[in-house]
Amino acid sequence: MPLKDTLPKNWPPNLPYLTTPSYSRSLIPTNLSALRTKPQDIADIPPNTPRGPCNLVKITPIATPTHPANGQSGLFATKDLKPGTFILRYIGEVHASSDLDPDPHSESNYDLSLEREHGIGIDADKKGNEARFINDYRGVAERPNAEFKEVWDEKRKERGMGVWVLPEGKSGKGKGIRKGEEILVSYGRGFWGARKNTEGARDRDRCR
Ligand SMILES: C[S@@+](CC[C@H](N)C(=O)[O-])C[C@H]1O[C@@H](n2cnc3c(N)ncnc32)[C@H](O)[C@@H]1O
Repeated sequence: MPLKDTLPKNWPPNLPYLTTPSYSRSLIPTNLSALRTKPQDIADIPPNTPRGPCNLVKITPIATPTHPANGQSGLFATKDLKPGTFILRYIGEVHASSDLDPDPHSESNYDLSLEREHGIGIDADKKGNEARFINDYRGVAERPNAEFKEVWDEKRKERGMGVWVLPEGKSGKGKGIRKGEEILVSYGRGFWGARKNTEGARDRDRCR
């Protein structure tokens, strides 16, 4: 784990900060080979991208009562960012789908799908980097200003997930991100649908 002064500001004290992904033991050789094979048409991480804290963003506690994640944190831009800019990688534990019951990642609010065919995901619940603090745009802004899009790490020869400023022309809306603005993606309806179902089931259980 990096020394304290190489951690991003506001990083939670007891959460391991990762500069490269950690690989779960659940990954079998076919998963590893899928992770180490570059798919066509995915962008490389820009070669000058530093490992460790990203100077384009800052983790910021949210203390705005009208913000739906009030009391939690969000990720904010420290500079103006042009449409299509690579911001940082989403780093966490890379894992395969699990036969365990319960699935150790099914309840995580930080688990992102990386590769569907083998069920590979990246879970930043228990360790990760600044990207784990990116909130969903719903209830915060009219639309997202960033997106998760796969990237290839040429140095490590591995697939990963990147956070990119929405490009110009994507839904005609990519205008870039201004300094001080919150970085917001769309988690997708599936994320919120799954939580609605879980909460609904919990409410039903409570009523029994
Ligand atoms: C990946 S985390 C985002 C970072 C989180 N705010 C934190 O401080 O750790 C996802 C969680 O953030 C919260 N969240 C993110 N976007 C939200 C939104 N638009 N409305 C309500 N809650 C949101 C929810 O609790 C969600 O489960």
